[in-house]
Amino acid sequence: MTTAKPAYKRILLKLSGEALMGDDQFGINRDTIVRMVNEIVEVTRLGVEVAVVIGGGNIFRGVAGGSVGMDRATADYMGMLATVMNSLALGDTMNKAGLTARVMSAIGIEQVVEPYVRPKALQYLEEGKVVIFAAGTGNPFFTTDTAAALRGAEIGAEIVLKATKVDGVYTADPKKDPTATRYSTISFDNAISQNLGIMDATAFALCRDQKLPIKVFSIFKHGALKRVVMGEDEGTLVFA
Ligand SMILES: Nc1ncnc2c1ncn2[C@@H]1O[C@H](COP(=O)(O)OP(=O)(O)OP(=O)(O)O)[C@@H](O)[C@H]1O
Ligand SMILES: O=c1ccn([C@@H]2O[C@H](COP(=O)(O)O)[C@@H](O)[C@H]2O)c(=O)[nH]1
Repeated sequence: MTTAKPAYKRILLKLSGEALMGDDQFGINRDTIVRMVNEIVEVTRLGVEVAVVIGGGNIFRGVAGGSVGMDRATADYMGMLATVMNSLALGDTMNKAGLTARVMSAIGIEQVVEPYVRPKALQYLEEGKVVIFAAGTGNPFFTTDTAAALRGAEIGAEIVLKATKVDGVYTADPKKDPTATRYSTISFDNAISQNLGIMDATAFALCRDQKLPIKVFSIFKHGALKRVVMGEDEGTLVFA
C-alpha cells in the first residue's frame, strides 16, 4: 500500500487577519483562531515545514487611518502592530495545541517578540517549529500579502498559500459582483494586467519574479489547507 505524500516540504501560509473576527465585529474570535490552528496542526503532522504571516485587517489597516486624515505612514505602523497582536495570539494558540511556535518581528520590539533574523528562522523551520512572521515587511505602504511573498522567497518556500475569505481568484470581487467566476489557474501576468484585487500587485510581481506560485483558497472551508498541501484540487493556483 502506498501512502500519499504532501506536495510541498516547506510552505508560507498567509492567514487572513480579517477572517480572525469570525462572526464578531472586531478583534480575535476564540473559536475561529482555534479552528485555524487545528488545520495547521494537521499539516505539520504530515511533516510539512510551516511559516505563517497573518494580516491585521481585523484590528487596523493603514488605509483606514489615512482615509480619516491620519498620516499614512503612522497609520501603517499601527497596522503592523496589529499584525503583531494577531501573531502573538496565533503563537499562543499554537503552543496550547501542542505545536512549538516562534514569533519573529520585522520591527524592533524585543521585549515582546524576537526580531526577524533569517538564519534563525530557517533553523526553527528545520527543527519543526512553526515560525510566525509579524509586523509585515517592517515598512509602511506595504501589505502582509507582500510580506508573505517576501518571506516566502527568503525562506525558500515552495508555495505561498493565501488562506482568505473567498475560495479562489475570481474574474471580479465575488463579494461585489455575483456574476464573477472562479479561475482554477491564472498566470501572474493575467492577474496583474486585470488588476484583480485579491492581492496587491507588489505581492504578485515579487512572486512572479521569484517563480514562487501562490494558491488562494478559503480559510473557512474545513480541510482545505490539508487538501492544498496534498496537491489536491482546491482554490486557484497563480503561476509564473
Ligand atoms: N478578483 C478577486 N477574486 C477574489 N477575491 C477578490 C477579488 N477582488 C477582490 N477580492 C476580495 O479580496 C478579499 C481578500 O483580500 P484581502 O487582502 O482584503 O483580505 P485578507 O488578505 O483575507 O485579509 P487581511 O488583509 O486582513 O489579512 C476577498 O475577501 C474578496 O472580497
Ligand atoms: O509590510 C507591511 C504590512 C502591513 N502594513 C500595515 O498593516 C496593515 C495590516 O496588514 P494587511 O495586509 O492589510 O492585513 C496594512 O493595512 C498596513 O497598514 C504595512 O504598513 N507594511
